[in-house]
Amino acid sequence: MTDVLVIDDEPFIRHAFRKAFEDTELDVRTAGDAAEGMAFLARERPYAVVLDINLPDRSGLDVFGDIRRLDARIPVIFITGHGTTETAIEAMKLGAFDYLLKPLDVPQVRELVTRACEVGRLARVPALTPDEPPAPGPADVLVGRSPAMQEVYKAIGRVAPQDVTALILGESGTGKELVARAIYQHGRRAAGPFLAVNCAAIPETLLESELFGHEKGAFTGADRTRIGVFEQCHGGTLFLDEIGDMTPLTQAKILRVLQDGRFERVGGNETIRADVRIIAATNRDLPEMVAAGEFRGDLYYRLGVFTITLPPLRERLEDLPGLVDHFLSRFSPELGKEAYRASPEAMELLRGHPWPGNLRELQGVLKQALLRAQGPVLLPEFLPGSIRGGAAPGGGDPPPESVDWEGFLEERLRAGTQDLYAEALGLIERSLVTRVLRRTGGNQAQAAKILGITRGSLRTKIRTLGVRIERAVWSPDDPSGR
Ligand SMILES: Nc1ncnc2c1ncn2[C@@H]1O[C@H](COP(=O)(O)OP(=O)(O)OP(=O)(O)O)[C@@H](O)[C@H]1O
Repeated sequence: MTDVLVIDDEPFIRHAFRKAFEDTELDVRTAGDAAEGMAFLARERPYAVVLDINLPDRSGLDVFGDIRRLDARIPVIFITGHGTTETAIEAMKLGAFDYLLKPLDVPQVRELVTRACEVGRLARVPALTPDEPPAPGPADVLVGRSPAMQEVYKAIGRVAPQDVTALILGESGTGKELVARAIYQHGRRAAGPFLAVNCAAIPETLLESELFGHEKGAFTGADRTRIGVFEQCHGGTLFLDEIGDMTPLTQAKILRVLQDGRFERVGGNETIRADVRIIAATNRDLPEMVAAGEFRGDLYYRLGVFTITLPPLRERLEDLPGLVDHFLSRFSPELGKEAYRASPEAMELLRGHPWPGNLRELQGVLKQALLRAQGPVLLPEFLPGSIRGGAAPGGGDPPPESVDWEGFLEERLRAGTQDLYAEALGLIERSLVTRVLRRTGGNQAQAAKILGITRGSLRTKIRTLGVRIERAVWSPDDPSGR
């Protein structure tokens, strides 16, 4: 009896699987394409299948459909090369057991496959009680491959097709709205409307009317009947952001809609039915608010049937390079800049920042940096002062008269540097090149001669060290010496 079938066109991957289990009890067989894999499955039913999402002859997702039809009890683990969140979410929505990202991590492979085999095996053993007879925009991609984000994708894939309420928790700027949209797009109501209301951004007095609408004359200024988002969104998905900021009255009305899909417009008697899926989000501590009597417990439990918690950026720093690349390539054309990438030094500084504003703060920082940037590389000096700290190497401000070595050392150690020698040399170089250029009034040929380097080399240094040569006008007695 085969325990696991691996369907992948890369011989190297097939070999890696066989090797990973050669000293175990598990019997691993392999197939190089969909046809071979399906032929095998027609003969034998392994406990689990590992399936490459990109097969040469057919899409892995289609093959998954066939396996499901053949025997829905077989857990299927996808292998995805590029780790796109789309395929991962799609696979989980379709009911995949899990997915593995290339390059494969052998201990993870062993753990996951063993677990899938166990689940597949148990599914074959009938569980009987004694009295029974015998028997898952292009611009708005969710970026991040960290384990914490993979859990988020899986959760999206699980909750999306179920048409239940979802609650998304996470600090400000962690991507709650983006996740809400992903749930919507992968849900049964994807063809229906999606509306988002930020409960904290609308004055308390207007929120109820925004959500439920009002009748003409309901309050001063209500000169005509207006439908609210619940009515607008009939058959669709409503994202209620910052639900922790709703008044008790609005909370009660939301609870009623959740319970029986009914509400009245403000100032109206007619009961209106709305078939709306609610996805709620907050950055506040709802259990604490419930305990303090500020948020209805019954509403909290109703909303929190399925909760997704988004990690703050500082807890998934391994995603930072991917996020920086993603945002730079998104913002560069918007800001009329060429394609940018961050230098290792700039990335180091970004890593050292605590990111209280999470991804939204990162976006702001990168936009500011791009506005200052020159050349194709984002250097530390283009980053705002809040990121560079006091003594970041190559800071864009004029170099201090004497380098604050203690401060520099402290900051770099705090940032966990492993490249201090190069960073210190960079600091010296920048200070020296700037001063010599000042002496020559910006004349690069003269400066190169004094420094004993070629003009090309000086130009490279000017660019990489972020030295700016501005044609300033000053008088000889100007104390700044510029
Ligand atoms: N994983 C991600 N990959 C790429 N971009 C992301 C990701 N998460 C969030 N973003 C982007 O970061 C910005 C902030 O995200 P979003 O508005 O979803 O956060 P939020 O948690 O809803 O914030 P708030 O609590 O302040 O309303 C958006 O521009 C969003 O597109």
